[in-house]
Amino acid sequence: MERINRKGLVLLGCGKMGSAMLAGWLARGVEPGAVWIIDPKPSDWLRAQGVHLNAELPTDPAVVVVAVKPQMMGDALPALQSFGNGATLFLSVAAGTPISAFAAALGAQTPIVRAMPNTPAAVGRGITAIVANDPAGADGLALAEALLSAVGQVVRLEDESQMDAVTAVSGSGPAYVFHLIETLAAAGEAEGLAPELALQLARATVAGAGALAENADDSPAQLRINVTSPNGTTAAALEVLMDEREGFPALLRLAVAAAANRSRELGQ
Ligand SMILES: NC(=O)C1=CN([C@@H]2O[C@H](COP(=O)(O)OP(=O)(O)OC[C@H]3O[C@@H](n4cnc5c(N)ncnc54)[C@H](O)[C@@H]3O)[C@@H](O)[C@H]2O)C=CC1
Ligand SMILES: O=C(O)[C@@H]1CCC=N1
Repeated sequence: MERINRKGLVLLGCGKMGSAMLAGWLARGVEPGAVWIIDPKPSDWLRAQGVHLNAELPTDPAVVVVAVKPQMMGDALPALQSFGNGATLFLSVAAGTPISAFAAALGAQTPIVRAMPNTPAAVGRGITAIVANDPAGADGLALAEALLSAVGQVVRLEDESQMDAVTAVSGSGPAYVFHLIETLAAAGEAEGLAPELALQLARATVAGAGALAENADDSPAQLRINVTSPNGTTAAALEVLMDEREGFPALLRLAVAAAANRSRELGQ
């Protein structure tokens, strides 16, 4: 973070993802005075952080982080063109937008890292996949990894083409899990539980199972088997859920494919 504090970090777009990352950086020792935010609608939280807000930018920042919606990229990038083709690293978390789109807008020699984080970053439990172009090199990847590891795990991809599948699994994945909590609670209500109790049970079950899956030596499959008594209640439920044509596997396969396809469309 020393290089950031010396040369500065510019963050374009400080909504859900931008705020989660900024909170992690500030907690890791990035000084508020080294951060410049560009966002037309800053939140109250952001205003209280002591960062430069929509102010004149430093001439040679260490990194420009791009966290606007892919659809806003065309409007937003021209303001950053002066940082292209130089030493400034561009780090984008935008879904779908390929490295080639940034290189076209900013110059072919611009160091660019494309990343896909997820919202558990807000509690330091995210996972981010990263991939870089040649001008970014090992140094750019290391800086991106240092920044993103402030909000969780980081994995490096071998090829940018993996990004659509990554987006569909871990980028969008938290939404599938939140929906699981919602629908598990609703099913509990349908079995006669009060709404608050059903939600408490569903939320704690998903959080607890997630923690167990993360920390146990057993595979998720073994952990599932550990819950399943012969001819018991879990076996009855899994017979429905694991149905090959209509169960979870087929449904998630379709959902993840839809997300990956949308990611590819965004990149057109
Ligand atoms: N929300 C998520 O789960 C994830 C989002 N992403 C990516 O992160 C990016 C941001 O998404 P969110 O934070 O969810 O969106 P958001 O809507 O919460 O934040 C976007 C921010 O950009 C600002 N903005 C709009 N136009 C701008 C402009 N011209 N210049 C500067 N700032 C501008 C908005 O005021 C807003 O604060 C997207 O590209 C998305 O694909 C990536 C992984 C996960
Ligand atoms: O829904 C989206 O497009 C973004 C990317 C991954 C999660 N949210």
